[in-house]
Amino acid sequence: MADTAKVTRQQQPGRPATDPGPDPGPVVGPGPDSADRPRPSDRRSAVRSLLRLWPFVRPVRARLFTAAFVAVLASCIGLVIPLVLKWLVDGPIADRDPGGAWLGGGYLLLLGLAEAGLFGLRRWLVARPLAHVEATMRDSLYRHVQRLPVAFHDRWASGQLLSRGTTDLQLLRLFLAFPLTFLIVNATTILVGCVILLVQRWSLGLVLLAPIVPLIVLCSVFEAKYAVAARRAQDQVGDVTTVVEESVLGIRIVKGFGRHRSQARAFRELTARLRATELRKARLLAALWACIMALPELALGAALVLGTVQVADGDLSAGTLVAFLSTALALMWPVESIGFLLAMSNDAAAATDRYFEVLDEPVADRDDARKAAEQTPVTGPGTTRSGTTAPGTISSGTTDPGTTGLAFHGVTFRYPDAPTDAPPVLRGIDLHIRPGETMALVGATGSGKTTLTALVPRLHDATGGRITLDGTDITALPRAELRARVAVAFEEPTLFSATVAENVLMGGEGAGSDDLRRALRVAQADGFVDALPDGPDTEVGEQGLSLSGGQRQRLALARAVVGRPRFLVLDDPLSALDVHTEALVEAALRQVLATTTALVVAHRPSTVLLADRVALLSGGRIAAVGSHHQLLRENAEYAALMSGTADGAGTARHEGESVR
Ligand SMILES: Nc1ncnc2c1ncn2[C@@H]1O[C@H](COP(=O)(O)OP(=O)(O)OP(=O)(O)O)[C@@H](O)[C@H]1O
Repeated sequence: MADTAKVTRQQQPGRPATDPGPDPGPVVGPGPDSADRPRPSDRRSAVRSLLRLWPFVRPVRARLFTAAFVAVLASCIGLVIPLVLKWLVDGPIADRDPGGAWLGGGYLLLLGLAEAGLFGLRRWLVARPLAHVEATMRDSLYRHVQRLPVAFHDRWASGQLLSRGTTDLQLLRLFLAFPLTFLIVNATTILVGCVILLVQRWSLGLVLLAPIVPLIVLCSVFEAKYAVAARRAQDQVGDVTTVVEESVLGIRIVKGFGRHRSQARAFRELTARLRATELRKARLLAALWACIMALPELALGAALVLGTVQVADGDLSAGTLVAFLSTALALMWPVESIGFLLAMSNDAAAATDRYFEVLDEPVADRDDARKAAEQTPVTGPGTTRSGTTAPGTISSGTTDPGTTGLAFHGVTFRYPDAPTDAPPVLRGIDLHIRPGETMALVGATGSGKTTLTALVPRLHDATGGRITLDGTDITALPRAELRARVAVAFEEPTLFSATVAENVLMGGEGAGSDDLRRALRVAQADGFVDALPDGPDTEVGEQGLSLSGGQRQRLALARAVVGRPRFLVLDDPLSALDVHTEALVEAALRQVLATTTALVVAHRPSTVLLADRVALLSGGRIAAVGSHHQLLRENAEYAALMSGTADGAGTARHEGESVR
C-alpha cells in the first residue's frame, strides 16, 4: 500500500508529520493554519452566497413565503396595538368612560392573542419543510462525496467534510428558520412603523429616524469584518473535528507510541484558536449591538423630551404621544435584532460557501465513458491515436478486439498533487495479461505497484495511454460495469460497521448466500466466521476492529471474489496472514485465479508462485516480464528483491523466504 503517500500527505504544510524527537508533534491533525485545506479564492458577498441555496429551497418556497407573510402580518398587528392605545387614552380614558375602556382592553387582548397565534403558526409552517431542506442538502453532499475521485479524498481532511455535513447544515437550517424570515419581517415592520411615526408627528418621526444613516454604515463595516471571522471559525471547527476523528481512529497508535499528551496539546491549541475566533465574533457583535441599542435609545430620549414639551405647549395630544412612543418602542426589537440577524446570516453565508466548495468539486465525469466512445474514433488493431503503429498490438480506439485480457498501453501516471518537477510515478507502461492468466507485479517499495493497480478500477485515471479490458478502453465503460468486471482487494482491508455477510456481499451485485459461502471458503474465512457469535450475521464493528488483521484480510479477499469477477486486482492481499493460513488461502486462491484474469502485487516469493508470469516494475517502467525462475536467473534486481537483499525492497519482513 501507499505508505509513502501517507507520509507525503502528513508532511504537507500545516500537517505536521510524526516527529520522533524529544518533543514530538501530534501524530495526526491539521497544523497551525491548515494550509493544505482548500480555500475559496475570493470571498463573494453574503447575499450571492446565500442565493445559491435557492435550488434546495425552491421545493418548499410556498410554505416559506406563507410563513414569512404570516410573520409580517403578526408583526404589523403589533404595530396596531399603539394605535388602539392612542384611541383608548384620547377617548374612553380622557372621557372617563369605563365601558369604552373595557372595550379597548378587549381589543388589545384580541390583538395580542392574534399576534401570538400567528407567530406560532409561522413556526409550525416552517418546521417540516426546513427539516426536509436540511436532509436533502445532507443527502446531496453525501452522494457527491461518495462520487468524488480518490484524489479529492487524498487532499481533504475528513473532519472538514464531516463539519460541512453537520454543523454547517445546522447553521443553514437555522438561517432559513429565523434570520431569513425575520430580516424580511423586521424590514417591513420598520418601514410600516416609520410611516406610522411620520404620519403621527413628522417632526418627532424625523428625530427618531436620524440614527438610520450611521446604523447602515456601522452594519456594513460589521458585516465585512464578521464574515471573515465567521468563515475562520467554521474552518477551525472542521480542524477540531479532524483531530478528534483521527485521534479516535488512530487510538492504537496514539496509545502505542504514548502520544496522548502531544495529541491533547494539539487539540488544546486548536480549540484555543477556535475560542479566540469565537471571542472575536462575540466582541464584534457586542460592539454592533451596543451601537444599535444606544443610537435609537438616544433618539427616543430626544423625541420623548421634544414630545413632552409639545404636549405641555398644547401642540400635541397626550394620546398621540403615548401612541408615538409605543410605536417607537414596538420598533426597538426589530431594530436591535438586526445585529444578530446579520451575524447569523454571515455564519450561514460562510456555511453555504463551505458546503458548495465540496459540491462544486467535479466528480470523475460520469459521462466520460460515453464521451470517450463518441470522441475517439474506433481504429483498427495496431494503430495509435495519431494513426501510427504502436509497439506491440495496441489499438487506439475505445475497443480493440485484438487485445483480450487486461492490457496497459503506454500508460503514464502522475499524482495531481505531486511537485511539478517530479517525474511521473508510472511512465510508458506496456503490459498485457492474457485472459485467464495471473500476473504478479513485483517492485521495490514506492516503485508504483499500488498506483498501477489503482488505475484498473479507475480509482485514479491514467494521465496518459490507455488500459483495456478484453479490448475495451476502461474509460469507455460505465463505472458500474467496470467495477462489476474488476474486483479489488487491498493490503489495507477496510471493513464497514455491518455484519460479516454484508461486508462480503457488497463485493458482488446480486450475490446470494451460496456465493457468500463459496467466497468465505475460498478466502479460508468460513472457519472463523462460523465460530463468531452470530456466524456471518455478526456485526464486525467500526472498521472491523473486533477482528484480527489476518481475519480482516481474508474477509476483504472474500469480498473481492464473491461476485465471480472476470478481472481480479489484488494488492498484496496475503501480507497479514500467518504462514499456515497463507498456504491455505493460496491453495484456494489458485482455483479462483485459474478462472480469472488477475494482477497480483506480490512481495514474497510464495505469492509470486501463484502467478503464471511476473512483471518487474522499476523506475516507473516495466523493466522485465517473464516467469519467476526465468527472472531469478536473468534479472539481478528481481533476484535481489526476492531474496530480500535489495535496497528498500520492502521485503525485509519476509527475509529468508527466498524460493529458487
Ligand atoms: N496520493 C498520492 N499523492 C502523491 N504521491 C503519491 C500518492 N500516493 C502514492 N504516491 C507516491 O507514488 C509513489 C508510488 O507509490 P505506491 O504506493 O504506488 O508504491 P508501491 O510500489 O505500492 O509501494 P509499497 O510496496 O511500499 O506498497 C511513491 O513515491 C509515493 O510516495
